[in-house]
Amino acid sequence: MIRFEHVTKRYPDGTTAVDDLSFEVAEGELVTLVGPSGCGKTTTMKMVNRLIEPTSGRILLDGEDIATVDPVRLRRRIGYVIQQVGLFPHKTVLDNTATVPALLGWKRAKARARAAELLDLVGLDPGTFGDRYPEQLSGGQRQRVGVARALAADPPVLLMDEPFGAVDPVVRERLQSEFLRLQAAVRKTVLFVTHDIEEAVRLGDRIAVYGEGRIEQFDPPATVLGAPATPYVADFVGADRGLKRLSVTEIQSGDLEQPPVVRIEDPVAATVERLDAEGARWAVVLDRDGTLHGWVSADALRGATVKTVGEQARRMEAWLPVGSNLKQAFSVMLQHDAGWIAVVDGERFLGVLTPARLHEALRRSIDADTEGVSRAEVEFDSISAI
Ligand SMILES: Nc1ncnc2c1ncn2[C@@H]1O[C@H](COP(=O)(O)OP(=O)(O)OP(=O)(O)O)[C@@H](O)[C@H]1O
Repeated sequence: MIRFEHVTKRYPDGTTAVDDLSFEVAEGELVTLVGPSGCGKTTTMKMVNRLIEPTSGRILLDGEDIATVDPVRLRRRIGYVIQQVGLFPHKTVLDNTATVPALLGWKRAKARARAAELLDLVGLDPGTFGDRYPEQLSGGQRQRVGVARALAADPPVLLMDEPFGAVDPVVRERLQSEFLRLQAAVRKTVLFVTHDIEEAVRLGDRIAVYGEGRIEQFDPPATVLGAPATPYVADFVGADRGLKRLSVTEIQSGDLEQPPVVRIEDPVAATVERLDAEGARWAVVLDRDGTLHGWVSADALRGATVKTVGEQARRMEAWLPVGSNLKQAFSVMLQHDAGWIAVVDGERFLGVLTPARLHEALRRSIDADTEGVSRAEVEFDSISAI
């Protein structure tokens, strides 16, 4: 969709901002450009909508060399979101959002209807916010209007230059989550500039890690964190990359432990016998329809005067759907002070994740990336196995 071919940008004062850059962004892909200040991220981005012209090399959009396309026409295909948002202070939120459709000559009613739809999409009720002026919004709300405005003419490509850089960390996280949800729905081809590696990891399908004017590594987040291509990248992603990696490593069914499973209607006496025979101290309890109900300890059953397991079982709040990431799992464990969490696939109980299994899953995924094999193929010794 977007293709850089040996692109170099040298400014008149001799600064080489971008040096022989070649990479490709697929349709519907979100690529984050991350790196320290002055490494050429913004220059890269501005060459795509021709706010800056390359010194040499070509940039293709959908196979077409953008140097041959009229810049104004080109920009209609490209939404642009910047940190300072750049909303018109004298226009209402609705009119700001309708700017590009209005420029494109849409009828006013149609442009405003589209704007209202987009405000809704970015989580701003058009009835409440549509008639306000930018100064009557919070920083986070202004950023959302910026995103809505960029999407108004439904461009296939979005360029986003530190769009969430000016808001506090809590709002920033919320905007990131909202943007991920939005992107899952609209599937634009996105170049997203940030100097924050956490943001790059969270949002990017792939990350381009910039050194000075060059890309040092161009890979999915898990690979950048697990197998940094150069010492520079390792240094940039930081010593705590194992922690960051938690958020990009999914729970897979192979990571789970299989404790004994009983049903709420099972008789207590037989269940105690079974757990004793298996040497198990507790079991997962399922409802009659097979959905997760909770858990029960063998000791509690032993002392129980009730007839069925269900009467003694405790509810299980600590659970997650399969495919959630290890950071979420760790967070749920801490939140519920739980020694393990249940993992479900829709209604179906799949197994439990313990801290030891979580650690193992993390190590497996790091080794898998380093060795270029799948996670299931990784074998290692662990202290718990000794
Ligand atoms: N108009 C210009 N003339 C000369 N040098 C420039 C010009 N614009 C940018 N540069 C230089 O080009 C290099 C890359 O700048 P660019 O803005 O692309 O970096 P960046 O990675 O986006 O940085 P930041 O994160 O600080 O925005 C820097 O050294 C910068 O000083």
